[in-house]
Amino acid sequence: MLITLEGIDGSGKSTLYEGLKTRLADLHPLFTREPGSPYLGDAVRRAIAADGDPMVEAALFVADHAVHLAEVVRPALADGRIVISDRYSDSRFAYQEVSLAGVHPDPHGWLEAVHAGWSVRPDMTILLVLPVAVAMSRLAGRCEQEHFERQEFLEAVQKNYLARAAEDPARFVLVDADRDAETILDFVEKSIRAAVR
Ligand SMILES: Nc1ncnc2c1ncn2[C@@H]1O[C@H](COP(=O)(O)OP(=O)(O)O)[C@@H](O)[C@H]1O
Ligand SMILES: Cc1cn([C@H]2C[C@H](O)[C@@H](COP(=O)(O)OP(=O)(O)O)O2)c(=O)[nH]c1=O
Repeated sequence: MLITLEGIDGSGKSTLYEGLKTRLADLHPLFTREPGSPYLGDAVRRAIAADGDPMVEAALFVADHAVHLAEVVRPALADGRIVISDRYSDSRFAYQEVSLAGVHPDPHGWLEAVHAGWSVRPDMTILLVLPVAVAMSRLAGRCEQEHFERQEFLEAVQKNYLARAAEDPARFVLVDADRDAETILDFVEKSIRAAVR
């Protein structure tokens, strides 16, 4: 079973991801993330930090996904393991549809085409939703800010996430991320346990 965690920067994904490692230890899930695949992840992170050409960045996110699938996700699923990924393809549809607007003639069509027929669809996607202003205030304390972390950009990204969730309600679990971290962890742990039972 493939479970993905999604949400805008500052939504509390990393906090949730770390908390689930303890809460779900008895299920021995494989915890993984995008970007960050073996041998390509560092290049992708350098491209994000450089804030360069959006198409180069998008192609690197897709390449990172290909390596992630081939080297990490598919082997673990073949072994019958639960895979929990901090970000996955919905990040691409949510973020690159915004970053590629005006750069590529059809960002959505391109993203559909590069994933169709070979990518693995998540069984369940946990989407953390919160007011962008709250996410921004959480991020204000970070020393290194990524170029995606701007109010209007994240508003558009969250809109894309919500549109995807509305199109595929059976896969998405929407979580009110403007609550305390322990309450969120309790809710997500219960949702995952119910799904894997
Ligand atoms: N539920 C929460 N309530 C308040 N602050 C939170 C919550 N979850 C995370 N934070 C804090 O917000 C900041 C961003 O959280 P993080 O988990 O790194 O978000 P993300 O991985 O989605 O960018 C961190 O300083 C973290 O401690
Ligand atoms: C996986 C992925 C991430 N991103 C963005 C989201 C983040 O702003 C940035 C780096 O991801 P990451 O370091 O995982 O950020 P976070 O801690 O917020 O999860 O890359 C995309 O734009 N497209 C993608 O396909």
